[in-house]
Amino acid sequence: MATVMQKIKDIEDEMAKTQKNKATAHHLGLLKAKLAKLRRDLLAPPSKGGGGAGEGFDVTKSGDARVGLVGFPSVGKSTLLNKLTGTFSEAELGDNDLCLVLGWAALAPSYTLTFVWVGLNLVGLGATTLGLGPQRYVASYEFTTLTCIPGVIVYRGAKIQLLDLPGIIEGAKDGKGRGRQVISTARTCNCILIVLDAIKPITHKRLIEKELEGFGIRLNKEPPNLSFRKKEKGGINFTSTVANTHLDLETVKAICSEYRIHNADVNLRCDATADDLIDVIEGSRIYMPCIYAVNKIDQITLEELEILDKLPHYCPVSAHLEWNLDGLLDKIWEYLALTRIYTKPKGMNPDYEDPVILSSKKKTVEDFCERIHKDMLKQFKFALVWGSSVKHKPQRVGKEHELEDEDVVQIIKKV
Ligand SMILES: Nc1nc2c(ncn2[C@@H]2O[C@H](COP(=O)(O)OP(=O)(O)OP(=O)(O)O)[C@@H](O)[C@H]2O)c(=O)[nH]1
Ligand SMILES: [K+]
Ligand SMILES: [Mg+2]
Repeated sequence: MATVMQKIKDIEDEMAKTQKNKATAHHLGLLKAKLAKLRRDLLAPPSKGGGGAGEGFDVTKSGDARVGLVGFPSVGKSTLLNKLTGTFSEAELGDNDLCLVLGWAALAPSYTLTFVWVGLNLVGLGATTLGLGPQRYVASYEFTTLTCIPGVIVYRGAKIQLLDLPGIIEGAKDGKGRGRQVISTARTCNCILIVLDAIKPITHKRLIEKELEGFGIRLNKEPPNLSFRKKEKGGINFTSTVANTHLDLETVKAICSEYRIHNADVNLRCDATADDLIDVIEGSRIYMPCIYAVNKIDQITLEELEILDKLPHYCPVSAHLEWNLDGLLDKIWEYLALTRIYTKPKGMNPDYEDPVILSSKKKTVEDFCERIHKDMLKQFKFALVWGSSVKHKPQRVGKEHELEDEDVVQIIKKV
């Protein structure tokens, strides 16, 4: 019987062979739906056995937000993380890495091979020092980071956890190697930093995006504005309130039939694609901001740098020479879109030192109260707010009120 990976490959091959036009649209839609289902199978934990696969690294979530560094081996993720956090740890192959290698071998016996391989490189490194095998030295940079390494930075009063994820391997979404684990952890982040090497071809970018997309992560994208409602009878009813250039009734029907859905109302409020519809039917998609940190810009020309600098979501840096690290941090801050709320105890000045950090999606007065104390809501009467979310200074608001960055809040309790 063909494995899931083989089935995925077969469908991808068929899609590549199929000409894109109106006549094939519904067939391509069907193939895309089949692909989405197979990928879901891959992500699901195995029915028996340890249950480790499909789960992320067990790193305690701490701080107000989590940023994951993803990228091919040796692009400089560890160097970047270390420079950002300012905590020194050996980014190149050294004693620390040996500990990691041992740790990994102990945790996952199936990776003993990796251990032996890296071990060989260690020997090779010795040989290099003796001038015996220069190519080994280059290889020793690969897969240096073998487990997920966290670091924390404090920026504008918010604690931001940075995760150095091990080098992503092409084909991770098809269940290959540690890449799966990398991507499962990536799903728990609030922002992804795709680290690219300025001298490597830009195809790396496409490959990583494909990996992340295959695991249901959508980068710099809003959830598609369309409604999908299953019903008891009446067939598939397809309407659109905007001009739609991608989907037609036949394609919508083909996709639905793949999910054994024969009765549903589908209404588009955006020019949605077949992929958008599949995302909504599948659910469990994660929409995440993403920054492309192009590292090693010390290796390229000024002309090349100017081109990179203009691309959307790009942030050129040199981790090694510490160029534009503050620019990157600013961009991370912008993309996390955190909301800082200063508390004001009655009759006292606001505490500007220690803001309560809310996310951009959960920032009502109620969310704020829940963060202060679990019983706060029970005692809540109203809140006084100063800042950009209100017209008056202060303004009396209820618990549904949405706060904005740098608002000052005083909670008035029931007596
Ligand atoms: N020229 C240059 N080299 C850099 C820069 N940043 C990192 N490097 C070098 O690139 C190599 C790999 O860096 P790492 O930080 O280990 O790369 P990584 O992405 O963590 O690699 P893996 O852990 O294998 O995934 C090291 O030799 C670094 O010194 C940079 O900004 N410029
Ligand atoms: K490395
Ligand atoms: Mg590393």
